[in-house]
Amino acid sequence: MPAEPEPTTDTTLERMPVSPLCLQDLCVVAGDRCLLEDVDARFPEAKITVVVGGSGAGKSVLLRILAGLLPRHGESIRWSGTIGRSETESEGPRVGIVFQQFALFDELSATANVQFAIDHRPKRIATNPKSEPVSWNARQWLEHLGVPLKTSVADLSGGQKQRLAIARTLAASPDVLLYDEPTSGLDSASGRLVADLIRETQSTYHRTSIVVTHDYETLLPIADKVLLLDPQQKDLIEIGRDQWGEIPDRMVPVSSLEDDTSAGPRKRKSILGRILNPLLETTGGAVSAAFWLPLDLLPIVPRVRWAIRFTLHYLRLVAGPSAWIYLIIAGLIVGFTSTYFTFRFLPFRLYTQPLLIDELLASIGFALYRVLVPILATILVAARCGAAVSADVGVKQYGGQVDAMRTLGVAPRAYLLLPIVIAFVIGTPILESLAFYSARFISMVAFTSSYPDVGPYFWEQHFGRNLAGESPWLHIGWKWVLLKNVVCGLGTATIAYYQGLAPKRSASDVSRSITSTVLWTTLFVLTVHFAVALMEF
Ligand SMILES: Nc1ncnc2c1ncn2[C@@H]1O[C@H](COP(=O)(O)OP(=O)(O)OP(=O)(O)O)[C@@H](O)[C@H]1O
Repeated sequence: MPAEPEPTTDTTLERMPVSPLCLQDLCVVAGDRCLLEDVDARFPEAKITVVVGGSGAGKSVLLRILAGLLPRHGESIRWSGTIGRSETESEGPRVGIVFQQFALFDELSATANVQFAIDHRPKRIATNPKSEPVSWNARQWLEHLGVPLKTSVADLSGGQKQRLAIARTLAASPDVLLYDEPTSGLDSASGRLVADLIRETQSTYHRTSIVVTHDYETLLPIADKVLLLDPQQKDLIEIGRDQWGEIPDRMVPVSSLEDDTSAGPRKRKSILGRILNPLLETTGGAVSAAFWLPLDLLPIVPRVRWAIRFTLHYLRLVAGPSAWIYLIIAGLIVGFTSTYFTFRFLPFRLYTQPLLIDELLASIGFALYRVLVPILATILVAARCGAAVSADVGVKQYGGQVDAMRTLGVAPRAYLLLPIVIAFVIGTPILESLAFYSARFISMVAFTSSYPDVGPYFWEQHFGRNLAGESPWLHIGWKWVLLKNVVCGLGTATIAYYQGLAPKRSASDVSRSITSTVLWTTLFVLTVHFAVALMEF
C-alpha cells in the first residue's frame, strides 16, 4: 500500500472502537429448506472469521442476513433470532459489505464513490471524535488503498475495483466488515493477493471482519477463526486450528443431501397456480406500490447535493439529446402524414377542396395538438425512456448497487425513485412539445408544397384557429395536454422503477423486467389517454 496520508486531526486508527457480533437462536428457511436452526455464534472483535461451506449450504443467504438486506419475513426467505453486538445487547451493528461483484456506482468517479459513503455516515459517527478516522476525505482513502484517482470506475482493473470497494466500505465507518466470496473467479495468485489485502486491511483498520467463501485453500491462512456452515446439522460449527485439515471432507455439497422437508411439507403447485401466482404477485406488488407511492415520493433526501446529482443523471437518460431526435422524428412523421394524406385522399377533391380546406386545416391542428401528438409522444416516452430507466435500475439491482446503497444507509427511493419521477415529470412535457412543434413545422411544409398558390400565411391562419389562446405558446386546452403528459410521466416513472427494483437473479430477469416495463407503461399510457379523453371531450 502507498504511504499513509496525514490525517487532518489527531484521531488515529488504533483508537477506533471495535464491536463483536453475536448471533442468537438464528433460524433461516429458504423456500422449503431449513438452512440454519437455533444457531448461536460469535464473531470475535477485530479478528477475521472465515465462514466456509459447500455449494448451496447457505453462505450467501447468511451474509445477506448479516448485512441487513433480507427482511425477516421475506417472500422466499424467512429468518428469526437476534443479530447483536453482544449477548445482552440486541441492537444490530452497522455492517459494511464488500460485494463479490464490487457493486460500485459506475456512473460516478472513484472519488465520488467514496464521497457517497462519507456523506451518508450516521451523524453520531461523524460527530464522535473518538470513533473513527472521520477526518479523512475521499482522496485520502483512495491514496491510502492505492486506487488511481483519475481513472474512471469502468476502466479500473479487478484488483483496483476491489480496493475501491474496500475504501468505500471503510469510509462508511462500519462496525463489521463483510467480504462476499472475495476470491471467486480469480486464479490462485490473484486470490492470494486478495487474501493479503484483506489481512492488511484488517491489521490497519482493526475491523471485525467476516469472510464468506468456499475457497478455503486461499483464505484459511488469514483466518483467526473458522466457522463451517454444516447443511446437515444446520449449524455454524467452529473448527479448531488443529482440525482445519478436515475442512475439505466436511464441506458437503448440498446436492448430495436428501431433499429436506424440515421447513414443513412441500406444497405442490397446480399449473394454474404456477401461472396465476406470479401474476397476482406482480399485480399485488403494483397495487401496494401505488398505495405507498405518495409516501415514497415525500421529498425526504439525506443529502440534497446527491439528490440533484441523481436527478441530473435520470434527466439525461429520459430527456437527453437521443430522446429529442426520437421525438422530433416522431413529430415529423405524424405531422406530415396527417396533413399530406388528408388532402391527398380527399373524396371528390375537385369539389370538396375549396369548401373544406380551411376547416380541415383547423381540425388537423386541433387533432395534432390535443390528441395525436400527446398519444404518440407519451407512448414513445413510455417505451423508450421507461425501458432505459428500467434497465438502469435493473442493472443496479442485479449488480448489487441497490444493496450497496442500502448498506451505506440510503433508501433507494431517495436517490432513485424521486429523481426518476422528477425526470419524467419534467422530461415528458418537454419531449412532447418538441414533437408537437416538429409536427407543426412539417405540416406547414407539406401543406405549402401541396398548395403553393395558397401559401403558408393561409396555413398559419387556419392551423391554429381552434387553438388560439391568450398567448402564442399557451394554446386552448394546454392544461389537458399537460395533465396527460404529467400523469403518463408519473406512471411510467413508477412502473419503470418498481420493475427495475424487483429482485433479479440473472441477466435474463433484467431483460424480462424491461419487456414488462414496455408492456405495462404503454398500456398505462393508453388507459390515461382514454380516461382523460372522456373528461376532456
Ligand atoms: N431468494 C431465494 N429464494 C429461495 N431460495 C433461495 C434464495 N436464495 C437462495 N436460496 C436457496 O438457499 C440455499 C442456499 O443458497 P446460497 O446462495 O446461500 O448458497 P451458497 O452457500 O452461497 O452456495 P454457493 O457457494 O454455491 O454460492 C440454496 O438451496 C438456494 O437454492
